[in-house]
Amino acid sequence: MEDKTIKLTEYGVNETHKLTAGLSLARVVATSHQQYTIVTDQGQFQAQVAGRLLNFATDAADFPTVGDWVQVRLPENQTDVATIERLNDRKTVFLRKTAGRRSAAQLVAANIDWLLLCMALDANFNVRRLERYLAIAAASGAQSAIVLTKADKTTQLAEQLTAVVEVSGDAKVIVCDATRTAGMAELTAFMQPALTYAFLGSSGVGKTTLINHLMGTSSLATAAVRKTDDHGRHTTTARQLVKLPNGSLVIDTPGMRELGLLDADLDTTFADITELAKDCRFNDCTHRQEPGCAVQQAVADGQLSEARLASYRQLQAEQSNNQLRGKARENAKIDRMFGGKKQMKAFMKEVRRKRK
Ligand SMILES: Nc1nc2c(ncn2[C@@H]2O[C@H](COP(=O)(O)OP(=O)(O)OP(=O)(O)O)[C@@H](O)[C@H]2O)c(=O)[nH]1
Ligand SMILES: [Zn+2]
Repeated sequence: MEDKTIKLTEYGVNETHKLTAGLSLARVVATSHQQYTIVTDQGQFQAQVAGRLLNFATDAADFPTVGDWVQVRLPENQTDVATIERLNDRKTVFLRKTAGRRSAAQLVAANIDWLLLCMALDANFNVRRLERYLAIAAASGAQSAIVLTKADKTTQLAEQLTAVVEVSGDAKVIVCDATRTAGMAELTAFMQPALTYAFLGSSGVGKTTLINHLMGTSSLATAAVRKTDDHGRHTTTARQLVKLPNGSLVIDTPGMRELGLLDADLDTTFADITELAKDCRFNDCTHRQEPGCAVQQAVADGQLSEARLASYRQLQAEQSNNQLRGKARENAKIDRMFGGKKQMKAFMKEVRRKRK
């Protein structure tokens, strides 16, 4: 396999991607029911995943998603379907738990540089939800910034900003008001060409409105966003990556009604609690009734809010629940592919022996 730098620069920063001879590099810009739209140096194509890849796919994460870099076999005619032969390594991946009680993973997008965590400054404002978003974002590998929307709807901006800064660590906080042109300046200035951004946030916080503003005069493309962004009863699974006039790439994620927690980085997001816990008498302190609990002491001293601790516990419980189920899933996958752990080990040993 030769490494080659490909100039798909408009669809991502100029990186080195793996490319096998005979195949072309492409970026997945839309998916819908295992149909893909890809962009290559030869233009845009519809694509399908090669059967060979499908045979090995057992998990949602084994399939391409929006933002993925893939290696494709291009057809002679652009109207024919291309074949996705390989899925390149992901720099970042954003998963969410599928709705409901099962802890199955749904792949939202890959290779996102920035997650823009959106929260409205109206009745939607909820610092506990922001903690959840920050914890999930921290585990994705992408950087995150906080976008506070509907600034025109609040009279308590200063207090809200104080509350946000208390939980946001060093994440950048951007305030937007889509009712005024000037209200978009901060976000516009923040977004850079060839970097990939994904807006996350509950339904109605104004994500589509922000994207429409950023699209500016490109009303055609905006219309395309709206069409797949089905606000009606039929929830569509279509996602797409759109290019803004300034060259930034934006992943639109419709249907994010609830952000289920699958993987979270609580140590980073709750660094204050992690730090306090070092002084607990017991290493495995649950910070409930244990004697010598430094976290409870901080709550008693008014140093840490009870609500933040409750939020931390809630996310921790969700995460350990999912990790247990994740292990069971991993074992099931090993069973399917090798017939069991023992067989897998024997197989790996054989592979290593052959390589020598
Ligand atoms: N007052 C005010 N209203 C806004 C602002 N931004 C968006 N809205 C309104 O809020 C409503 C929801 O906005 P959308 O952009 O559709 O929200 P969304 O986050 O894309 O929602 P989903 O697509 O369901 O996830 C619309 O009626 C917008 O006009 C703002 O800055 N100020
Ligand atoms: Zn403790």
